[in-house]
Amino acid sequence: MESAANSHPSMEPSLLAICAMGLITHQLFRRLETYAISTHSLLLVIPQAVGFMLLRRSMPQLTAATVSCIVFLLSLITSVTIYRISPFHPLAHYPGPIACKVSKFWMAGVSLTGRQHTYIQSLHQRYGDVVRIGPNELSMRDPSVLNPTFGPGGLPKGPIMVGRILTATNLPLVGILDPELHAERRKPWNRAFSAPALKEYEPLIANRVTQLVRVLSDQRGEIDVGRFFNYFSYDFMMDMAYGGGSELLRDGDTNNIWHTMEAGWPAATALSHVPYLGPYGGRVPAIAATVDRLVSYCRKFTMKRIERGSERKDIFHYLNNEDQPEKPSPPISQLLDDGILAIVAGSDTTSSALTSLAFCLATHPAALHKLQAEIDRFYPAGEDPCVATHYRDMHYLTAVVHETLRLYPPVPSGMNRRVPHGTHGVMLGPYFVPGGTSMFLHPYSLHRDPRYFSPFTTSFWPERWLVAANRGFTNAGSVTFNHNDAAFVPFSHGPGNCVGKQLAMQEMRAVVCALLQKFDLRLRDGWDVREYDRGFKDYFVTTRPEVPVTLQARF
Ligand code: HEM
Repeated sequence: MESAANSHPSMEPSLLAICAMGLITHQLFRRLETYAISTHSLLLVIPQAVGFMLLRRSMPQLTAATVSCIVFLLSLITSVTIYRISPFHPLAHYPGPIACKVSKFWMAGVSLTGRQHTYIQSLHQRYGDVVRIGPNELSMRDPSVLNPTFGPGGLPKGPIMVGRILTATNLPLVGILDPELHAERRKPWNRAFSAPALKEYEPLIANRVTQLVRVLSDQRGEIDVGRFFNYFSYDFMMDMAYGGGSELLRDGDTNNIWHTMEAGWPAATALSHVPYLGPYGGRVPAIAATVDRLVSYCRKFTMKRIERGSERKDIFHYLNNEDQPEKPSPPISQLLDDGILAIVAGSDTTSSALTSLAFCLATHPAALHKLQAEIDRFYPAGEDPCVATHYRDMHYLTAVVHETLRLYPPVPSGMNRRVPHGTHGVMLGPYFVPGGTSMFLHPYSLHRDPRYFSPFTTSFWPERWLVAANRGFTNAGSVTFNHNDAAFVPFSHGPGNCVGKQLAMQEMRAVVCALLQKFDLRLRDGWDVREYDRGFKDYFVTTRPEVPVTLQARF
């Protein structure tokens, strides 16, 4: 009988096939920026050749090509897995669950549930301030890394937006990885959110806030107040980005545009964990459909806005260099990307914060009445609550907004940064982080850490902000008071932070003053308040559950 070894061709051609596969995989993963696997694929030739011979002997019915493929893939997966959990991996000394160390697909799966924020918080509670949440990714819960990571001269942005936006080219501002390009693209945004520009937006804010209060006055019985905040913030951002064009507050969401925006969140969030798949995800019709719809919707408004020119100063005025006529307009693709960014970054975040704020106040009547007393003092009935003159003196109002953002940050898991590939690594505070590592400073975990905010860490207690600023007294007795502003990062930090922070603050203050000047909030009797935390889901920005309230006119 012929032996299996004799009945098959010599191993050289297969060795060649394995080498070729190694090279192809090497190139493919380099393209996908998964450098560890890319190097790996070249190191496996010898064990693969041995595996090839063994499998070929034990399963002679398989063709050499099939055996080569099986052996190559199995050895690649096995060796990558072993390397990632081995003490030789550069992040080996950082703890974390094995599933996270092995593959980012684990976090992608977790993110689909919307519980990413509580999952990472639980990892920090179990493993400490630095946790390995991916093969080459860390989550941190230590404010000492804030400046070295996010501050001037810190790290460039990480790749999550490539996965989220389904493209590695034409990234909008928020996703630009190259710090110099980012700084250049940020210039018109900085002009759009300068103090004089913000002053000019006041009538636009007042217009929509007045409409919101009027629409709410027309409602009878119980309402889901978050839905009205969604409509308000979307209409307002359309005013800001394109000089108008949306009337959700007036007509409702007849075009399903809000739904379109949110429908894509889970897939986008999962892909943000495997960003190298984002550009391919963009070719899957079911995944790309929502992005395509949003893009074609916004393209229409971009073109109209360009034709119409500047009727009044809005964000587009600056993004299109209309304030610097000597400069050429940017390409339309850039205006389109930045316009979509303004709508998406500016509407859902603010609406999330306002909904959480309504929930917190409706469940804490004492805080609600204290805030109303302050509003009545600065804006008694008949005074226009949208004139921003007094906002900065309204310390309780600021405390309420901050406390809401602390407990319910609209971007609960924050944005990532990455130590550039090919560098040795950097010290972030006391931690050495090797080149190629992506990292998050996790707002949800920081905000709910008693070392930084206590007492009443997980409760709504706006007074903590007054105590911290020496504007209030704590009656917490012998309990230690902890407060660390560096651990409060709802808008992120540094040159890549939220450029719309001041606008968002102004918008929220105007809504709260106008709403509470006019109405009392009453939560539905017997509504289980735990519903809010259960339904507060982290898809980068959050989705929120219904908050059923009745508004009672105060006069
Ligand atoms: C409560 C409301 C808001 C919150 C909590 C929030 C939060 C954030 C966060 C966490 C980032 C990521 C920053 C980073 O990469 O480190 C961001 C970026 C950004 N936000 Fe906001 N945001 C809010 C409202 C707004 C508004 C009203 C606008 C107006 C258009 C806006 C525009 C942007 C833009 C353009 C970026 C990208 C900035 C850059 O990469 O340079 N945001 N925001």
